[in-house]
Formats: sequence, structure tokens, C-alpha cells
Amino acid sequence: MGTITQANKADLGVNDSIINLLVGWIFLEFRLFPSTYMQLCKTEKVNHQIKGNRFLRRFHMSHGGAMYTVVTYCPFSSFAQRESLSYPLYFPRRGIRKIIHRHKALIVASTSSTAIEGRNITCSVLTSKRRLVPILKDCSLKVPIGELWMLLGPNGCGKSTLLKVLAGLLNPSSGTVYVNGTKSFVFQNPDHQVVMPTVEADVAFGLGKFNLPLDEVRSRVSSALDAVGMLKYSQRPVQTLSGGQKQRVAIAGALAEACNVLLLDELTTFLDENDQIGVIKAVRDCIIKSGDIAALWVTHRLDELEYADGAICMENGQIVMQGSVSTVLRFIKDEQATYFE
Ligand SMILES: Nc1ncnc2c1ncn2[C@@H]1O[C@H](COP(=O)(O)OP(=O)(O)OP(=O)(O)O)[C@@H](O)[C@H]1O
Repeated sequence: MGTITQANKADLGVNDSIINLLVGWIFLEFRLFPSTYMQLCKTEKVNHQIKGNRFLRRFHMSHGGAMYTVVTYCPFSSFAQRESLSYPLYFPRRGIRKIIHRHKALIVASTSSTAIEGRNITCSVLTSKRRLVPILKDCSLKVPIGELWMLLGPNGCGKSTLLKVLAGLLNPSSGTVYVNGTKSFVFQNPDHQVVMPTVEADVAFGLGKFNLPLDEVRSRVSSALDAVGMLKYSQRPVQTLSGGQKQRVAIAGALAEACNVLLLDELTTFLDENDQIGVIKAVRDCIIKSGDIAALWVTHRLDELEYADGAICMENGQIVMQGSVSTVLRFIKDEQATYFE
């Protein structure tokens, strides 16, 4: 699979005004007939490919509690290149090419006080050159119910891969994963997840699959937005929100589905300091208020540890330390001191 280059774009040479008309039509159709579109709840684009005059995307999605890897195509290649990057869910049902893989369901929790448990997880990926690369090596971890834990480590050490294994987006090569109750994955880039026209509609979007009465939907949406401090924005068009506000809407979507486990992948990467603290406090408050939600938060920022109940530190595909924040912080500081000696 290749990435899109300027050369690819130029090759297609489709007239701009035709594209604009098509884009307008597709959005109008989406708004008038949303049921003709596949309900994708949370997605992450994996990669893109141009094939003939088609534009293919392969991405993960969660729908109805199950995780899938899906390939879609859009015959309007130029539209797809220009617009789908910011509106990844606006793909008509007929554009679904195939669901390549329904990921295995995860097993229920091991002990009543544990929200997430991984035992001896190893995970290897097959590269495009058909080479098997080991990413995770014998990782074991435990996150208790009602706590916010951070997953730290240098770039490329395997944090996101571990989170995807816990979410069921990637199957481990060996080992076991236990998740107590329902889980929700929030991706790094809120533009990949916040897709409906208004804040309220976006939070309600994932509830469609439960067939709830309207009152129940309204009440869940309000409490989820309230929990992340976004209730007063419920009617706001999503494109007017800041990055941090969008990220909170994405978290509200996960909370509205009444999930027990939040898997959060570097939510604060694109945020400034104010939004960073706002988002982390929103998650922290939800966990404290609910008492039975647990979260595993991937981050690079040591200052975020202040809000955590515990932490896990990874290096080179392995978990090298886990426990209380002070223990993990001491370990990291010692490692840094050794590095500079
Ligand atoms: N599909 C893949 N093919 C080849 N290598 C991969 C694949 N997926 C992940 N990797 C490699 O696995 C390693 C771990 O990746 P991962 O994204 O989990 O790291 P990370 O700790 O989350 O990094 P970062 O902090 O930079 O986001 C990296 O070296 C990455 O290049």
C-alpha cells in the first residue's frame, strides 16, 4: 500500500468544479438519507492506495461492540483524496469493498477488581516484504477498576500496539487479554472520530446500534457531555470546536455508550497546554464520579502522571516497570540519569 503523492493527485486531473458538485451531492445525500450509510462508530485510517481510478482505504472500525478491519473504495478518487482525509466516515455503504477481518472477541475479566489484564502478550506484524517483525515481547499488565493508568515509553517502543491488542484491533501472537466489561478506544486525532454535524449528534451517533428510546438517548448524551464539561456546546457545529473540545466530544461518545474501559491513545498530542489539562481533567473527573470506569492513557508527557493512579513503562516492546506513579517516576528519572552519565 502506498501513500498519496502530489504526482498521484495531478495524474487524476479531475475538474475542480465537478468535484465540488460531487462533494456537495454526497454530503446532501448523507444528511438526507443517513441510513444508506454504514454506521461506523470510531475509525482510524490505516493506509491508502490508488488503484486505477479508485481510491482505497484500509482502516479499523468498531461497530456493535466488535472490531473490524475494513477496505473501502471511492470511485471519485479526487474527492476522496481531497475530502475523505478530514471526513473519513462519509462513505456510502456501496463503497464498502470488503470487511477483511473481524477481530476476535476478547475474554471477560479475570478478577472482579481488575479492569484490564494482559498476560504474556507477544505480538508480531507482517511487513509488506513478508517479514515477521516482533513488536511486543511477553507483556503482562494489570489496571484496577476505577483508576486512570498511564502507559509511557519512548517513540516506537510499542505503546500503541499494546493498546490496540487490548482493544481487540490487533490479535496477539500469544498471551491473553482480559477486559472487564465494554471497552472504547479513543484515537489520537479527534478529526478521525468526531464526524457528525453537531456535538449532540456526534455523541448520539454511536448509540444508534442500541435501539434505545429517544429519551434514553437524550439523557445519555446530556450526561456524557456534562461529564466532559461540554454540555453547553451540545448544539455547536463540530467544525467550530477547538482540538481539545473535539477530543472531549470523542470521549463523551465513548462514555455515552456506557463503556467500562477507556483505551486512550495520546489524546493530548495535538493540544496546547490548556486543552491538554482540560482533557485529562475531564477523563479524571469521569473516572472519579463513575467509580467503575478504568482508563489506560498512552502519553509521552511526564507531567500528565500527576493525574494518574498508576503507570506502566515500556521499552523496546517490553514492560519494564509498572506500579505507583512515584515508583515509575523514580525508575524513569534513574534511567535518564544513567543515560546522561
Ligand atoms: N504494521 C507494521 N509494520 C511494521 N512495523 C510496525 C507496524 N506497526 C508497528 N510497527 C513498528 O512497531 C514499533 C512500535 O510501534 P508503536 O506505534 O506501537 O509505537 P509507540 O510506542 O506507540 O510509538 P509512538 O510513541 O511514536 O507513537 C515501531 O517500531 C513501529 O515502526
